Amino acid sequence: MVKICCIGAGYVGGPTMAVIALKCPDIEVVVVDISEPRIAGWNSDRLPIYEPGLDDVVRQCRGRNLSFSTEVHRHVSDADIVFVSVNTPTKTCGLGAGKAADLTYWESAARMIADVSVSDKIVVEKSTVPVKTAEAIEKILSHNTHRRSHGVRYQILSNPEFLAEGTAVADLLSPDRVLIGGRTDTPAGLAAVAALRDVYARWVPPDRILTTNLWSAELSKLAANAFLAQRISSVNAISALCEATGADVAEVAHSVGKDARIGPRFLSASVGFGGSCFQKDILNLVYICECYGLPEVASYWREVIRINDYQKGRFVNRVVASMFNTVAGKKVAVLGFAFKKDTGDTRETPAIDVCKGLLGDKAAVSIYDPQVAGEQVARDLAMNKFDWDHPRHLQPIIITGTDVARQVAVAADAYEAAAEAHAVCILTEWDEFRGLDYKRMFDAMHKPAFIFDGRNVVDVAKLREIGFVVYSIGKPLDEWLKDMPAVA
Ligand SMILES: NC(=O)c1ccc[n+]([C@@H]2O[C@H](COP(=O)([O-])OP(=O)(O)OC[C@H]3O[C@@H](n4cnc5c(N)ncnc54)[C@H](O)[C@@H]3O)[C@@H](O)[C@H]2O)c1
Ligand SMILES: O=c1ccn([C@@H]2O[C@H](COP(=O)(O)OP(=O)(O)O[C@H]3O[C@H](CO)[C@@H](O)[C@H](O)[C@H]3O)[C@@H](O)[C@H]2O)c(=O)[nH]1
Repeated sequence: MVKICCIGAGYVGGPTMAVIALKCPDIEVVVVDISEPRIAGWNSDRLPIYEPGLDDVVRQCRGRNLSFSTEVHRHVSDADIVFVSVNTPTKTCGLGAGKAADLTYWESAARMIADVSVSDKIVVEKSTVPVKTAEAIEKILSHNTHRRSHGVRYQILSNPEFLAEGTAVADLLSPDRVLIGGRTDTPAGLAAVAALRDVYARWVPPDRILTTNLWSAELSKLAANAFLAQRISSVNAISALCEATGADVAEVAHSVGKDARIGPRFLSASVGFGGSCFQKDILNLVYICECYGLPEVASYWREVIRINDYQKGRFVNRVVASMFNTVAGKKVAVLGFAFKKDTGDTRETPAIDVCKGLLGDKAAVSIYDPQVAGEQVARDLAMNKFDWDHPRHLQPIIITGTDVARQVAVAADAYEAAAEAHAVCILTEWDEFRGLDYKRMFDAMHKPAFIFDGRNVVDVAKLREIGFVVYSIGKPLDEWLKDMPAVA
């Protein structure tokens, strides 16, 4: 029986391995992690991450051919194929700070594999890593001097993950493509690629399994995320121009996307993209370009992040400027804190920057999100940039009782958040926000009552009829807002 071990039981390791176990009942899959609470969560009825359909997949396989464990060494030693899906944060100090990937966790996993292995292994890069990481990993593994591991041979493969959160299970069951990079110029490399391809071939059609050299696979992951994020920054840049001209960004995006060469997806204007990947991966790409002496290419991609920051700042400025240039002491309801719908994940969510902007202007913020707990909101608002991307037990402890903690409340539902508020900001496109009783909210709010829709989920005309002053990203401006000072 082939044995697979995955190091890292996170948003990628957990769902990916659960689907492999589901589709390959003859393969034993163990997911290991240094975090005891995370593993306990995977072994409980309340999984540590929220993903539609995931409970069901885990329930079918756990105890059959899928298990979760903190016995990292034993399971790595036993495995034929070792996936590495650990954190790859952005460096916060030293060389490349603020851009380069911090490979501390990757390196320690690689050293551990070298220390405990007594049989040949295929080591699979699942984490998103800089181009040429496989070369560094090969060096670590082949320079291992542990006597016990003498003669063990390794093949490194790059098998980046393209799942999106909120649709992880569906994406894994029916991926656009599976990418496997390896040493395709050597028989051992080709055999390793074939072994991994055989795993995916149980459910992925052959024409969707792509094999490339290692560096193409590593770079394709960064490039794919950069392209996706670039589309959002492009439509967000146009949204600012729409507001200035009276065009409607939804109509523009629809017309643009009808061109088959452009396509309709990933053209929804928003308060900005978030999530654990886009910003981090683009910064990583920027750093690699700089290292290879390509400053023009680096600045081209950096602009995608600049527009994203501009979009978040522009939103906060709209809120404050519309409300007589001050939100001090005013209750502002924030609906949605996750970085997108159908996930409880808040990593790099635009809501953090928007809330920090409002808090900076001394608003009293009341947050409601169907999947994000108050404790997570407090952690996020207290954490420094990039600190979120470390294993939870290594993240800085929050200090409670600060000014920020006093200015923020977490509500049980949208109506509680909006009661006595001056404004409502919609920051995540949860389906339930489309069907809220906005008249009920309006009646319980101070007047003039404002709605700032950062996800274009509300029916602007209907809300204006109720009496709201409405701002919706990239939509023709409310009469009220037209007189407000320009926002940048
Ligand atoms: N989240 C996504 O949607 C997504 C998609 C594609 C790729 N990625 C990439 O996949 C990687 C993992 O992302 P994630 O979102 O799953 O992160 P995560 O933080 O949810 O999970 C990483 C896990 O690795 C564990 N870990 C760290 N070092 C370890 C070690 N030495 N031994 C054992 N366990 C260790 C941590 O405790 C944590 O549970 C990152 O490189 C990320 O960029 C993420
Ligand atoms: O038209 C759009 C589409 C998305 N977003 C926002 O962009 C962010 C990212 O969304 P999405 O890409 O759907 O989710 P992620 O889970 O971050 O997935 C991205 O990042 C993953 C990690 O690398 C990749 O595996 C996926 O392929 C890639 O889509 C979210 O804040 C979305 O709200 C928009 O603002 N407008």
